[in-house]
Amino acid sequence: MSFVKDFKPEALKDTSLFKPIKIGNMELEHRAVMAPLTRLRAHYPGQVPNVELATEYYDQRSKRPGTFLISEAAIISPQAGGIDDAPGIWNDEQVDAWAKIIKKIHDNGSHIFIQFWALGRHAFPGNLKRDGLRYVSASDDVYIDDSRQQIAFYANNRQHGLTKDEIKSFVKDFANASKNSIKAGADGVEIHSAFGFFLNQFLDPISNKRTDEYGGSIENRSRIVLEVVDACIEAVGAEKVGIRLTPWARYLGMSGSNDPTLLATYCYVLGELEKRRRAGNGLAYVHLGEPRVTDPFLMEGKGMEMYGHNDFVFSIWKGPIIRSGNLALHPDIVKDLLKNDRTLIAYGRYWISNPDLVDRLETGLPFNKYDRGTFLGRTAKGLTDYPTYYEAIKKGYKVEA
Ligand SMILES: Cc1cc2nc3c(=O)[nH]c(=O)nc-3n(C[C@H](O)[C@H](O)[C@H](O)COP(=O)(O)O)c2cc1C
Repeated sequence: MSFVKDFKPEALKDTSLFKPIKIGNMELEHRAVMAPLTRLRAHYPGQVPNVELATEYYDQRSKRPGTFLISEAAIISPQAGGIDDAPGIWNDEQVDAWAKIIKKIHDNGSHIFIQFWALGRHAFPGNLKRDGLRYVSASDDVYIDDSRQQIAFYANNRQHGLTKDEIKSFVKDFANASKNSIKAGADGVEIHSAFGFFLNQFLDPISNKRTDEYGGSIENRSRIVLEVVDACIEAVGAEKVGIRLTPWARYLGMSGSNDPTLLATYCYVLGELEKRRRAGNGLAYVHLGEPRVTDPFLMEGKGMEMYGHNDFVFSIWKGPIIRSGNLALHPDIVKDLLKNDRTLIAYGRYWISNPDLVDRLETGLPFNKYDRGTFLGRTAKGLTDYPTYYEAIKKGYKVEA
């Protein structure tokens, strides 16, 4: 193995990346956040986190006290799932497993929010059918692509647009998952309304063809997202709730900048969040995926939205903001983003391969390369076996010429 080539690391210790900040109830020692990263190592059946592997993985990445981690996405209810190896957060067995993992993170003096996952039309229709569940989204029969349509037809589980009662039940599932997360000891929860998953499918007119109060106008497409926000706030308190938005992402068939209402839609959602903040219900943060990454499974720099920009968010939402997307190899851009003092930076892929990423960012050490093939593997390989910088040196890692 080797360090990343063609990258000159820069020590960021004297920048505001290492300036403490209070987020929700957490006192963070620095602003380098671990982005949510699905790793698919949970037990199936049961969708219980693999305590042994996950505890070691999060332990390694929370060793630096005062670090803020956002968990891999956790499924809020069986109906929200349809992917077998992702952990759930809807029952006591799952809560007990999360509690053990979270205890380790807290023992290290660090913090974690659990990210909430509902897959919608990115679920596997056959898995849902096997479990007696429907394949659901905002609308009937608006598939990600032809291949997913064929899979749904083959599984005899065509895409079903939720009824209003079913939407209410989903909103309750988010609230229940919030309570469970706090029961497990988490510092808070992050609502995943990003990257083409369930809530994003309602926000985007490409996947939301409804004609009732959950579709059509911007207010209607945003309704379920805000209902989920309010339900989570009511369940655990606003300071324990964050939300992730990726306005420009095209992953899983989203519109990205092809939607002429993109800015108007996200301005509306953020305006509603800001109204809640001013009324004393300010979320812990808004977490933005930058248009620097519109599809996280492409190589860095590929699929970048050249004209998009998230700076519009600052003039609407006045609380803390986390920004993420191809930033590890671009310290200059990080420094520029940090000029706004309510900004944190989330790192994804390089936190997979660098358990001590915070130390490396601080002192300007090179990064271990990552192995894409084990991002979603089923074993410890590619999860807990990446070395710290000093271990890497002992193993003979070199910067490739
Ligand atoms: C293997 C993998 C799993 C991911 N899982 C999630 C996830 O569960 N939830 C989420 O919001 N984003 C997820 N993402 C996106 C990352 O959080 C992040 O936004 C993306 O990797 C871009 O940041 P980076 O350039 O620092 O890696 C995932 C990305 C990768 C590569």
